[in-house]
Amino acid sequence: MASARDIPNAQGRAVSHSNFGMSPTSTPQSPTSSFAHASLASRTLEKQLKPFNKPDIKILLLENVNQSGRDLLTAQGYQVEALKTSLPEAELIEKIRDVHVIGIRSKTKLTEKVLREAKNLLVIGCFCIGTNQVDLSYAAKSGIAVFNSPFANSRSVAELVIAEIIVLARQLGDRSNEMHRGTWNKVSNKCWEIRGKTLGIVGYGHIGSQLSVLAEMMGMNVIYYDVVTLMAMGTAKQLPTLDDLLAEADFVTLHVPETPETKNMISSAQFEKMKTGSYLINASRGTVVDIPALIHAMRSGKVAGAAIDVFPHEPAANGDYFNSQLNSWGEDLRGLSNIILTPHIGGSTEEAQRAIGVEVGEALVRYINQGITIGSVNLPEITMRGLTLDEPNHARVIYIHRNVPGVLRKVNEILAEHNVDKQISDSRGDIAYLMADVSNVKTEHIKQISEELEAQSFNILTRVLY
Ligand SMILES: NC(=O)c1ccc[n+]([C@@H]2O[C@H](COP(=O)([O-])OP(=O)(O)OC[C@H]3O[C@@H](n4cnc5c(N)ncnc54)[C@H](O)[C@@H]3O)[C@@H](O)[C@H]2O)c1
Ligand SMILES: O=C(O)[C@H](O)COP(=O)(O)O
Repeated sequence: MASARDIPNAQGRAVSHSNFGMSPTSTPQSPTSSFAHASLASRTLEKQLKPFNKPDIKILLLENVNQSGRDLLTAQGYQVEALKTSLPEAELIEKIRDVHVIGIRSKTKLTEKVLREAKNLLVIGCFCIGTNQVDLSYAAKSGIAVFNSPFANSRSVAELVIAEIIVLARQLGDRSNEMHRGTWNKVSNKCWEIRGKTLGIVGYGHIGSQLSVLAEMMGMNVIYYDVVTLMAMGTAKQLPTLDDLLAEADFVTLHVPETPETKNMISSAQFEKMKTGSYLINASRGTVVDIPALIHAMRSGKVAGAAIDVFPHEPAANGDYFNSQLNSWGEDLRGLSNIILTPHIGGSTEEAQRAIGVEVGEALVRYINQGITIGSVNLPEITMRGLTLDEPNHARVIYIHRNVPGVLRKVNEILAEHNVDKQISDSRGDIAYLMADVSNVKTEHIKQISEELEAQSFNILTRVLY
């Protein structure tokens, strides 16, 4: 018998969350059977709809989410716990069981294994661009919305890359280290201006295209490769293949997401195709570059310098030991000449973090308080003009369900006794999201509506705000 989870909604009443058909003692089910869980859910006999109380909403923020985001959520009256680091998996599982909202950055891995334990979770806020650290599909099938900040730190990354291009071209890291060690080493050999050099941008999205503009302003020629045909900024030129770009670029910079296709996108074969004496910059994801192959390419002189901001394995907290991936000869990136290693700081500026805190914080508030999914990366994007919950006998029904025939007919049958003021519905793949504002409903009706919706085989998550 599945026990219901009572989740307070933003307007003062109750939200019930199906537990995917799992009793507290049932064993986890396979990833492919998520819909089977949903169809077994909705037994909510223990559910109690209760007046909403914002302080009942529990939020866990990890990885030092900016104060702007923390303030915004605290001001709503939610319970906010903010930690500076990510958590080891076991601790994360322990903590996530209890919360309605989790805020993370790029390090916290919200896998199916972790999300399966998140019985009360309504929504995940990624206070960053990347969402590869979250199992988006499992989250959607579990009725958990995910939000991110798609471009608030793009400029910061683009500026970092511009700085790195010059630092690499002039070997500034090495000169500075030498001076710190007391060595005066004035050289011009293999130190270059960047004017007239070719920058090859792999992934011409928010970051890549901004970088394109900045690089041209400094006199560079820009070429780019992307899986999508994209409008060129300025006089940049899109090339048909990655190999074409590698053969032409003096600097190769990576701005693709982490996907199965981009894993080890730059490996031995790609280094072979690069110009001798060219440079590599990676501020995308650590998995995009094959680190042992990079070490080899740098030792052989094929690559004259590299700037690496992201790594396949990154420490959890400041002060933790950093050990870049060893190659088969027991070497690592540390200690190579003309290599800049930075601790994933591409988006780490005051401006970017403040903006991200506000953007994701506001998206979370809209979702918790009103069910609005605009900006969600895994659910259909739905909005509906303001709730009228201050008026008596009004409710907003939010129904996340499997995208199968017959749902609307059934939902409207359930709502038929009441006045549906507004209704909207949309789908994204297997998942659909329906929102309806209903008037002429009393508390006992709401309980009944909620239970009937949850009892449907296509139910994933039912929330009724009243
Ligand atoms: N170092 C940092 O701190 C930092 C900060 C922000 C973002 N990032 C990383 O940078 C990535 C890019 O950010 P963005 O905002 O520019 O993303 P974006 O989605 O705007 O652009 C990514 C581009 O890559 C292209 N692409 C996807 N797969 C590709 C492939 N296999 N080959 C070629 N092109 C491909 C897409 O078509 C898109 O144009 C993010 O996904 C994130 O992982 C890192
Ligand atoms: O995805 C991102 O926005 C970047 O990788 C930055 O991640 P961070 O917020 O963990 O620094």
